[in-house]
Amino acid sequence: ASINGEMGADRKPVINVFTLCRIRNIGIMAHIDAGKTTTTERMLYYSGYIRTLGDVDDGDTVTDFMVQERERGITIQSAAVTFDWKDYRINLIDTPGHVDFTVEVERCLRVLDGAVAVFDAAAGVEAQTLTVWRQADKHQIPRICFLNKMDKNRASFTYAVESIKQKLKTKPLLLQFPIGEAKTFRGLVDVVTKEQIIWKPTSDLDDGKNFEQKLLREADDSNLFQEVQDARNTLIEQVADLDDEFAELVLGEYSENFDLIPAEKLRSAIRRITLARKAVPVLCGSALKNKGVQPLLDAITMYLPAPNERSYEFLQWYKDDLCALAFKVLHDKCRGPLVFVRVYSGSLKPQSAVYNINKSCTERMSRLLLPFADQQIEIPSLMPGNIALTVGLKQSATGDTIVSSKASAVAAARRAGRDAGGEKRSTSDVESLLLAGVEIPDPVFFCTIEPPSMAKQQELDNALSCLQREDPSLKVKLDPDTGQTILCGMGELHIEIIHDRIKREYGIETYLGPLQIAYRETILNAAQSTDTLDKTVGDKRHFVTAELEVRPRLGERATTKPVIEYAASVIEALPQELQGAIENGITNSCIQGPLLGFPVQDIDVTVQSLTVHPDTSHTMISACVSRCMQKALKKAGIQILEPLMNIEITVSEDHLSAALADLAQRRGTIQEIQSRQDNRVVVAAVPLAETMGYSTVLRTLTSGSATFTLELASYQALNSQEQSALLQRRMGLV
Ligand SMILES: Nc1nc2c(ncn2[C@@H]2O[C@H](COP(=O)(O)OP(=O)(O)OP(=O)(O)O)[C@@H](O)[C@H]2O)c(=O)[nH]1
Repeated sequence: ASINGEMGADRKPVINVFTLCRIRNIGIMAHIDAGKTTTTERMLYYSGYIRTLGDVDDGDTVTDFMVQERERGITIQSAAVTFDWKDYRINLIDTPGHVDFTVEVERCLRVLDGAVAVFDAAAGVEAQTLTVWRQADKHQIPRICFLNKMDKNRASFTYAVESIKQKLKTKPLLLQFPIGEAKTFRGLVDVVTKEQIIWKPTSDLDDGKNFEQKLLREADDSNLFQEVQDARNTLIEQVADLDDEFAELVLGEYSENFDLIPAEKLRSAIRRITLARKAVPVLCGSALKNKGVQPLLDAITMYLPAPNERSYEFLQWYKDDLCALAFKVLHDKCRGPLVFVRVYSGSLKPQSAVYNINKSCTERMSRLLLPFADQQIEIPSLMPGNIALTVGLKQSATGDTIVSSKASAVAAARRAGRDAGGEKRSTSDVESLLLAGVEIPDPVFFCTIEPPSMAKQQELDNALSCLQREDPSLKVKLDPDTGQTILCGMGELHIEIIHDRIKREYGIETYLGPLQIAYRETILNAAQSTDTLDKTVGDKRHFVTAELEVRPRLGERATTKPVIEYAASVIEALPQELQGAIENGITNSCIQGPLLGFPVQDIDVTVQSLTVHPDTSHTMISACVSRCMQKALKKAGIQILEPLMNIEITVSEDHLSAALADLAQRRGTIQEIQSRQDNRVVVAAVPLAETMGYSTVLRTLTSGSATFTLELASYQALNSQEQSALLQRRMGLV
């Protein structure tokens, strides 16, 4: 896929330096097919960065870089694009729409300051939006909603707003309402200014650039006038309820006549409420029919935050030093890897060295480029709050944190460690405080991958390492017994896409083994163990004795990171530098559980005693602790856990019973069946093992009318029959 090209004729990119308050780093979140790509295209068109309107249905849009995305018609990989709108710089970070890629969504959310949620006005809130919405809640991202597809047959503003209230459990602030619906949709009413906006094609070219915006008067349309009057009063009451400063105005100066409240005052209050995430502004339109996108752009600049209005906890450790996040890697045939970065503090300059904390390496960056629609423009520096593409970074992967030097990372770590207030923090805790990226959950599926011939192995390894840099949720391992390469991913589609990309982008036809489930292991009881390592290498005697206790941890979120504690007698005598070696040993033994080699989750470990001879190397300490852990885990009794998925199936009434019967056979438990217009929505939990090939089965059962989304919910224990059947299968006995 080429990302070079000519700039739209009407506008040359200007490398203006924008003050922080005029920058908006925005993402668009949406369910598949809600119109994210179309809306993005229209934004680029109206701001002059592309000359013609691309059409997703013809597969010629700018943001869907990859050939394969075009073929599938879904946006899998995210890309960022920069454009200016009325003296504001907007960096649009495209978030992926498919559930298999929620990690990627989370990573993108990390670089956003605000988001636009795009909905299909006929469908309301769909499963994926709900998932992304919750992730945005977690990252405290202010949002506005855009009800797209108002031109569609069954589009309903009221239904969509109700669905936002019910499903997202949020307060919608209706800043607009549509004039006409479905076929008759022709414009909007701006509730804040009481203006009507009507799109009028002036020539054959109905590109939506021409619209008439005028104050509504009673004489023009008394019904519409009354409607906006009521809507504005409701809005004012809502805003006054949520914002004290505005409430004072309403109760004081303007208590007699709400009509006199200046639009600016109302807007400022809406902005404060949006930033505080007390409510969400709602707008509407039809991207495809070129209506409503310009007011949406205005709303982005008016209501979503600038970078300096957001707080990022890791920033306090860096002061004014550089802290940046690599949030996307693309491989360009000529220029090598292009890494998208966002700068949080300090500045980034071309021709300079930077330090990657995740990879513990220093790298040299050659150039810095701004990613305007289809052209990149070289820039001399990148200031906080901005995003850009870097050329020359060879090690950095998506999700890595970049700082100016190792010394700066050490200084930040010292500040973070010191601030713990005397309490001893583990080295990994301090490290994670410094990172701007997000943790990536372990993959749920894996399979072997083989090149067509041994001669191609090297090429395949290379392709896989490039793909891993772009997508850290893809993991590649070597099977220690067979020497085969193992591909681990987040879902069936994820693995399928990687397979496809290796063929298309790297020209290697590979063979995948059967897809297998990544189970987890945990312990049933508490257990203790001791171990001693006594080895003389050369003239040095390495001597360690360790005593550990492992216990099952209950009631918390599943994590493969053991919680490590030290007995008081150990912590008093323990030199700080040995702590890393001990924790390495413990963590390593949890990567491969004793029963089937799956990661061990939810355990607490206490280091009860430790004796170390002064000459002992850190490697020997780790090795001894690790061996001791394995013994303790075996003693504690192992339970296998399987991934349990949340599934949401949208199906028509006449196919509901077929879908439910099938789900019951898959060990599914139904939680709720909701109605959504003519459809029923089945909310259920189902073990991952039962979802293989589900999309094909569901399609057949429902004549292609049903859709579903899957999301990892938790890990649940296999019963003893299932566990022994699995053990036998894995040992090749059946
Ligand atoms: N009627 C109508 N159709 C629209 C509108 N906006 C987009 N579409 C259509 O909806 C389909 C999906 O649009 P996209 O823009 O690709 O949606 P998306 O959210 O980017 O989809 P993914 O990339 O799959 O996540 C396409 O067929 C569009 O033509 C709209 O305002 N009205």
